Amino acid sequence: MADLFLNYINGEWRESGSGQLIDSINPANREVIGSVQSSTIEDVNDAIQAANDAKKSWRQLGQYNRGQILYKVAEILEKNLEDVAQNLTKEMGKTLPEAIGETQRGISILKYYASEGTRKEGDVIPSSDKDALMFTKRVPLGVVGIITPWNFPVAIPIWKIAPALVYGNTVVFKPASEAAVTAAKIVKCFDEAGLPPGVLNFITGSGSKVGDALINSKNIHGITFTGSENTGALVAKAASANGVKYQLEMGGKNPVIVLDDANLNSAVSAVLSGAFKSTGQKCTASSRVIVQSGIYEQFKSALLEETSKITIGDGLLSDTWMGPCASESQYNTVLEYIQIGKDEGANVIFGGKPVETSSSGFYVEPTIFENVTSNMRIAQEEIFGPVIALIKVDSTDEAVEVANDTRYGLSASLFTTNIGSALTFMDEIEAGLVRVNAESAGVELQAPFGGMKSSSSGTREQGEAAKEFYTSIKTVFVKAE
Ligand SMILES: NC(=O)C1=CN([C@@H]2O[C@H](COP(=O)(O)OP(=O)(O)OC[C@H]3O[C@@H](n4cnc5c(N)ncnc54)[C@H](OP(=O)(O)O)[C@@H]3O)[C@@H](O)[C@H]2O)C=CC1
Ligand SMILES: O=C(O)CCC(=O)C(=O)O
Repeated sequence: MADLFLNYINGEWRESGSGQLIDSINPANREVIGSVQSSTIEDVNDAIQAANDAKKSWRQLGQYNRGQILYKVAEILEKNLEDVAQNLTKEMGKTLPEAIGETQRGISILKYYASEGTRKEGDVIPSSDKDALMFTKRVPLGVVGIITPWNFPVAIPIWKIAPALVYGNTVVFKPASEAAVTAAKIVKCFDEAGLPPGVLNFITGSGSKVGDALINSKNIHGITFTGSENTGALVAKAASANGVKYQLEMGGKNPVIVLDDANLNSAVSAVLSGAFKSTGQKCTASSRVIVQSGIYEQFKSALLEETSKITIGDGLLSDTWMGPCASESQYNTVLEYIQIGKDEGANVIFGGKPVETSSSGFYVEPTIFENVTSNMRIAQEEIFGPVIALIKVDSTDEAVEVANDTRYGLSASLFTTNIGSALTFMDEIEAGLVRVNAESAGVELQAPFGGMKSSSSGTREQGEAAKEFYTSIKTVFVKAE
């Protein structure tokens, strides 16, 4: 029988009142890898209540002591690295080396925010009154709701939970149902580290019920979300209505520009990795490859050759380079977009079909379209799969114009050996992550992460930027009588 995972409320592992479970499926073979609670609105309210009850003593514990607990969580996750990473691959499909890398990143994020415990909580500012002391003090928001997607089931929950906690908030965490077992294993590490009851609460269940109850609660003080634009809009609406601070990270349609003077090998390997690693299921994945006409044919044939070497299969097998789509619904979405691209008149020059295999996994071939124009849906909508749209342009200016011709603005790359072109790109591109001679995916935990336009609420996560979301500022003025 598959392992059973419970909610974690007020420091206790609890069954949901619903008595119902949700199975988590391995996308490589459709086997059930574990079951989680299908929670009720009462469960959500219990979790929010527990977080509210715990928030005063957690704040009063102090930033230094909160940081020390995060160091313990990092140690425990390090001990469980192999199990968490294996589970991640089984639950979401990315290859084991990618899952190990993501888990290691989770450990580094925990250590980064643990060390925030020893950093400043405010600034002293000179007052116009020489006898007064004026300073700012950062204080927690209170209870933060955290809703995460399935594509980075270790890193994203940790990059939201760790800063929330170190800056003194308590948390109600609702993971994506498709990655809820991995999420439960992460929460266990926090539990084992001795987090006081109610500081971190974990509830599983559908977005439309559990997620909806969380975002519409009047008893939370912040909500952070990563996922689709549609759900992001619901989060923004509910949070605005209730006066709750919110943060959204959503989709991307990330361009890679390859200019005539680019280093061809670097550009090809970056596109391969940016577009097809994690089966294209990253919000920072490269999905539009905009190539200048002078290098187009050479680039195309090198890309086709490298793509033909990709091995597809179960992410646990050592010779697999690309795993399955994370779920049946994601698999269907990718195949639908491939059909849309064909109907729009783009040409499939590689892949374009489900992979014939003996397993019942959700495998799609890496797919490359050419003759794509910027107005096509495959050049405008986030596919979240291993699909590249090749677009030919004549000049740097045209390349940047096409790159910006989208409502998204998360990440963008340029390949060139001309510093002038690089400088123009840095100025003109509308993206939160601007990458020169590097793939579009690749986020560093100590730097701000987030997008422009419809990719985000304009807020930033990670690095020092996290502090801006998870705290409020008190400006204190003190004068002796
Ligand atoms: N920016 C990114 O990193 C991501 C982008 N996406 C994009 O979104 C598309 C759809 O993916 P999908 O997983 O359906 O994304 P969703 O936005 O539906 O899911 C993200 C999270 O939101 C929850 N959720 C869903 N509906 C609600 C709701 N009404 N109220 C509150 N929370 C809710 C989900 O729960 P549950 O899992 O239970 O439904 C999950 O935890 C992808 O194809 C991709 O284009 C998806 C994931 C990550
Ligand atoms: O590229 C990364 O490392 C992170 C991407 C991400 O945040 C996402 O896909 O949701």
